[in-house]
Amino acid sequence: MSNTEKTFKFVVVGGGIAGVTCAEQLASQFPSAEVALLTAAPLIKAVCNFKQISKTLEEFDVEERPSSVLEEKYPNLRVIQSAVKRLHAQQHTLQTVDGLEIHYEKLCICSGGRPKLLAQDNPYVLGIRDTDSAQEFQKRLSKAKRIVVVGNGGIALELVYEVEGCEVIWAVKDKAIGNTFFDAGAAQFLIPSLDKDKPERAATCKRARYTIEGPAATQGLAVEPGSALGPDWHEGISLRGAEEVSVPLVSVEYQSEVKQIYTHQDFLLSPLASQTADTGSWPVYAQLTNGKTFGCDFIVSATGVVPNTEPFLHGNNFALAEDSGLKVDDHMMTSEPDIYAAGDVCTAGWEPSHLWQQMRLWTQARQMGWYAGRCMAAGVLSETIELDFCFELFSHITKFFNYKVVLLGKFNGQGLGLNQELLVRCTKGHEYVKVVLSGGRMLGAVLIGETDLEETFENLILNQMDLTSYGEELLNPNIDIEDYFD
Ligand SMILES: Cc1cc2nc3c(=O)[nH]c(=O)nc-3n(C[C@H](O)[C@H](O)[C@H](O)COP(=O)(O)OP(=O)(O)OC[C@H]3O[C@@H](n4cnc5c(N)ncnc54)[C@H](O)[C@@H]3O)c2cc1C
Ligand SMILES: NC(=O)C1=CN([C@@H]2O[C@H](COP(=O)(O)OP(=O)(O)OC[C@H]3O[C@@H](n4cnc5c(N)ncnc54)[C@H](OP(=O)(O)O)[C@@H]3O)[C@@H](O)[C@H]2O)C=CC1
Repeated sequence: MSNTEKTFKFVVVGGGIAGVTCAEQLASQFPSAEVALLTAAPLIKAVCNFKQISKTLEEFDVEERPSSVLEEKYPNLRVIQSAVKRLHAQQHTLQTVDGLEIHYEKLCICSGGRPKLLAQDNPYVLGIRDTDSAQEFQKRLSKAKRIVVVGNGGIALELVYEVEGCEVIWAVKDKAIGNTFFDAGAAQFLIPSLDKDKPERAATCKRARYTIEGPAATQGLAVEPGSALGPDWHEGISLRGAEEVSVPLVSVEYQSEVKQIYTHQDFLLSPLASQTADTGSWPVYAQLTNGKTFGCDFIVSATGVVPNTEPFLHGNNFALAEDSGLKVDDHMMTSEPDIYAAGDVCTAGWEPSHLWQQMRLWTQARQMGWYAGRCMAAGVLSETIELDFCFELFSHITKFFNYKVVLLGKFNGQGLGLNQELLVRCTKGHEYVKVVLSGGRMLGAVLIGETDLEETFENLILNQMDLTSYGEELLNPNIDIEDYFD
């Protein structure tokens, strides 16, 4: 075998949370087998300070680390920093941009996702995904007086709250903010936070970060994405614009999408220039579907992610889901032999539990990577393995507008149609609690603030107890619900 050819029992593609977790799982379960982790980015992402908060809720920090840290921990794990150029599934080989040919027995693809941008090659439209794109955003923001943020999910929610010293026009296509995470009631609870002064934030980043020499582009990685940012990505970096004001200046444009984007010159030549009241002089203009047009320094497209399957998987016969993710079965297997997938790149193709849905989140990337590793091991050992318990109940813990947010099960009544009853308890500025019931059983919950209800509600959802007789007492703040159901 030549120098450029290598063989490994297990190969994992992707140095994000899914790939690193999968590779660690395999390397520890098979200490004498050669495991390779192939990644386009110079740094890998690793889970640390893992805490199992309840049966399904988990919390952890994520560190960017040099690959040597992984290799020191697992002597049988090789991290190869080279982007995969081509996969030949039938031959069980991968080719990298550096001319390496890698043979595998079992492969797991964890190549993540990339921002689904409003306009692909427009220099005034930015997406945020990895360290490079976050730094570019920060640099551009520092000179900006007004930005337009488009999208109504996780990134938009974080940005409009965190950005200071810059006017933000937030275009959301729905009637309320945060449609991917909560309903209009929760949105109403959160929206006053946009006008408040924020609590002092930590001056430094609490997680260790490593830097590389020069931007990725200079290392021949211009087209390959780094790993996705995650919780607290904005801590320790200044998200401040060019204005002196410290009060946030956020205007929400509801039920509006971007109809067209104009450069300064195109805008001046268009009829819009004479129709728009305060045109100013901006490098770019966003015309919204609600009839308004805003000039700004740049536009942030926080409009979701697309699974990263292009172009290296071309020429194979992967079954793709509607969202173009690699379709995986309940053993995280794709439709190609001996190839598994995990994290943002894949789409769950199994019949899910009625309390779980896929969302492209950090926790699910870790859980899928870990479970994929176990499935690959079971495949090699000809053992049977059952779908892991973490896929029984959707659970997510995060922070929006400085409030703790816990989402459980069908938290937005997903798929329940009219067959649902909602109970809500809300104390302005303090907490918002919503439970979703169907046929007297709890199917989901949104908990905002320090409610301390997550464990009890998780149990009630998991055990599907008939709660009809409790009625609205379920949310009575004077009843200690934990004792009630002990
Ligand atoms: C700004 C931001 C904030 C977020 N905040 C949260 C949050 O608060 N909570 C939460 O749960 N989730 C959050 N997420 C989502 C979460 O970060 C992702 O769901 C998760 O990190 C996905 O992990 P992954 O391993 O599947 O993919 P990624 O982290 O995208 O990793 C993919 C890896 O594959 C590599 N790769 C790609 N193509 C190739 C190739 N051809 N060859 C070799 N390697 C390749 C990349 O270099 C990278 O290392 C956030 C995402 C963003 C962008
Ligand atoms: N704290 C957390 O848990 C965080 C999680 N994340 C995760 O990171 C990933 C990327 O975040 P993000 O980009 O915010 O993605 P999300 O999927 O969270 O949100 C995308 C938003 O953009 C909307 N949208 C899609 N296309 C358009 C369009 N053409 N015009 C206007 N709006 C549009 C979507 O609406 P619709 O849903 O109706 O299509 C949705 O509201 C996600 O997987 C997210 O879950 C990110 C930040 C924080």
